[in-house]
Parts: sequence; structure tokens; C-alpha cells
Amino acid sequence: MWLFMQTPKLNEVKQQAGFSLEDINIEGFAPMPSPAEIKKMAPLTEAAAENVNKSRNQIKQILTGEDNRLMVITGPCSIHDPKAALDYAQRLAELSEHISETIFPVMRVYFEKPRTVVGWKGDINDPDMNNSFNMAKGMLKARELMIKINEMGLAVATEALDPFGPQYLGELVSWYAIGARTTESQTHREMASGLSAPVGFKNGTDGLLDSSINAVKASRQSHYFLGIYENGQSSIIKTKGNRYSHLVLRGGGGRPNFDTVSVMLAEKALKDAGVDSRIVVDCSHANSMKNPDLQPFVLNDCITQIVNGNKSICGVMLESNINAGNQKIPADLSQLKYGVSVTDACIDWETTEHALRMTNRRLLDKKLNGE
Ligand SMILES: O=C[C@H](O)[C@H](O)COP(=O)(O)O
Ligand SMILES: C=C(OP(=O)(O)O)C(=O)O
Repeated sequence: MWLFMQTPKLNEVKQQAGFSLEDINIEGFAPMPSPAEIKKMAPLTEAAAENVNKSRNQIKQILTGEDNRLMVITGPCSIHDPKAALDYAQRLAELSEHISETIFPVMRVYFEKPRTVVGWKGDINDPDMNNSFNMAKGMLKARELMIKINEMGLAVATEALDPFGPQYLGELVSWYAIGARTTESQTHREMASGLSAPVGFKNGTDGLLDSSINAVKASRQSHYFLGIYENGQSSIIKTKGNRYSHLVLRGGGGRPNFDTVSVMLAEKALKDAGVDSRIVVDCSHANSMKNPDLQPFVLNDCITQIVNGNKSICGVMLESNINAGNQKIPADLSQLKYGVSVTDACIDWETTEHALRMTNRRLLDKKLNGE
């Protein structure tokens, strides 16, 4: 408070002394268009709005068990090429028609990447992939793509990483993840409490569940925190709490946690904590030890649990792309291979389609047998 009151005097002192006490490690500031300005450049369309509304309701019903279909969140680890993303969306939308009796597909449209240490942080942060960090361009690109994918009738899932992001993209997202690296962060729990769509909290990278269960609890409450308003004005935000936050098992600490015993332990941990939440299983990340070829086996195991009577698993996640594997970002971007991840390695489209058709068949059999 004293420093605040003395600011004019301090500034004088700083000028005389020739030094500053703030922004010492800041190299520069650049203006960023407000959420309202970006929305004006890529406005929400009626078709996209209707799809978001419908998809959110379906996901909510899956999370409460009113809709017993399996939510399958599938798509690239990260988006870097909108053309390939739309190609993927087209394939998923077509497949969706054949599997919709048992599966509700949601496309991973991940524009923000949390890094273990450093690396490309996604298409919003650096859309030109050349360290030019044109975030205004990245945000516009993200909105344009999410609008198109919604217009194709697919629900959009994304990771909420930057707390300003939802003001720009929130109306286009039907399912959010809070990642393993941020589940314990108060900032992300507060943000989740105000998000307009259901939020899945990943368990921590250590594989322990406490931080994610605490996160589910915290995000269901109302919070006050600092953020921005639509016009870019810095604001105090009061949230209502997110009734649809839930747990996502992604393995960690050197071991997976998708198996029957781990899922039963997660159910018990939720019950002991007094949290009523169904579970999404991420078949990738530490559940497949980052080996994409194992993802279909993880999926298959989850379906076996469901067929055998498990009622808590309501969704699964796959990291899938048009082509398998991953690639380093080349200095010459014309060398980028089409439809191949630039972050985590993915399964290819053929493997994805086969896995989802098999899943549908197994879930249909269960339904036909009245199990
Ligand atoms: O899903 C993506 C990655 O697993 C996550 O962003 C961490 O990536 P990194 O360990 O390569 O930084
Ligand atoms: C970063 C991701 O996952 P996690 O937070 O589980 O590592 C992801 O799904 O892209």
C-alpha cells in the first residue's frame, strides 16, 4: 500500500537514479486485439452456435449417465495445419454417421500446448512456427477453424491453458481439458469454474489423483479472480462454478491407470472425497507410455470393462491424426509432412476408424444382449 501511495515520488527517484524497479525482465509489449475485436473478424454463425449448444447438452447427459453412449475425444495432439484438420474433421463426421448409436465423437482441436520444459506452444502462440509469436493471427485462425468444425456438426474439444483464451474461443468449445501440468494450479481451477462447457481435469503427471480430485471439487465452487472482459478491460470475474467438471485418467509416474483395478481405485478415491464424477480415460500419454501403437489396446481394455459392467467410464480420448507418428518442425516449413503431428506421436486415420468401428460393434453387442 505504501509503495502504491508513493508511486509518483518513486518514479521521480527512479528517473533520477536512472533505473527501474519493474519490467526488468520484460523485453517488450505488443498490442493484442480484444476478444470482441477477434470475434468481429470471425463471427459465430448460426449453424456453429446450434451445434455447440446441442453438443454441450449431449456431453452433459453423457456425464450424468442420462445418455449411455461413449464420448470419444479424438484428433491430433495439436493443430498446425487447418487444411489437414478439416480433412480429419470430414473423415470423423462421415464415420460418426456409422457409429452414432453407441459413440458420441468429439474432435480434439488443441491450439495450446503445455510443455514439460520448452518447445512450440501451439498454433495460437506461434501460428507461423518461426518464433514470430503472432498471437492475434493464431487466435483468429483458432476461431475460424473451430467455427468450421462446428458447422460440420462435430463437437470441439480443447485444452484451456491461457486464462485469457476462453474469452476468445469459449463459445465454440463443447468439452475442455485442464492438462496434467496445470490441474493443481489455482488459476486453472478458477478459470474452469467459469467455463461454459464441461471440463475434464487430468490426473497429475505423477499419476496421483489427489490434485485432480481437489481440482474437480474446487472448480464446482464459485470463485472471484482477475481476468479480462470482452472488450479487453482488466476485470474482477465472479464465476458460478462448473457443475460438469470431472476426472480424466491419463496415467503418470511411470505407470498407466486405465486398467480395471486403477479405475476401481479412482472410483473409490472420488467416493471418499465426496465427489460424484464419471471418468474419461485418456488412451494416450502415460496410459500408452507415449507409444501410439498401444492406444487401441488401452481403448479395447476400457471397452472390456464397460462390457463387463463398469458404469463409471463415460469417455475415452485418442491422439489420432491422418498419418501416424510425429515429426520435428523443420526450418523449411515446406518440408512438413501432411497430416503428421508436430507434437506427440498419433495413430493414423485407418487405425482410428478400425478401433472406433470395433468399439461400436462391441457396444452394440452389449446393447443387443441387454447387458
Ligand atoms: O500432449 C502433448 C504433450 O504430451 C505435452 O504437451 C507435453 O509435451 P512435451 O513433454 O513434449 O513438452
Ligand atoms: C498435454 C496433454 O495431455 P496431458 O496434460 O495429459 O499431458 C494433451 O492432451 O494434449
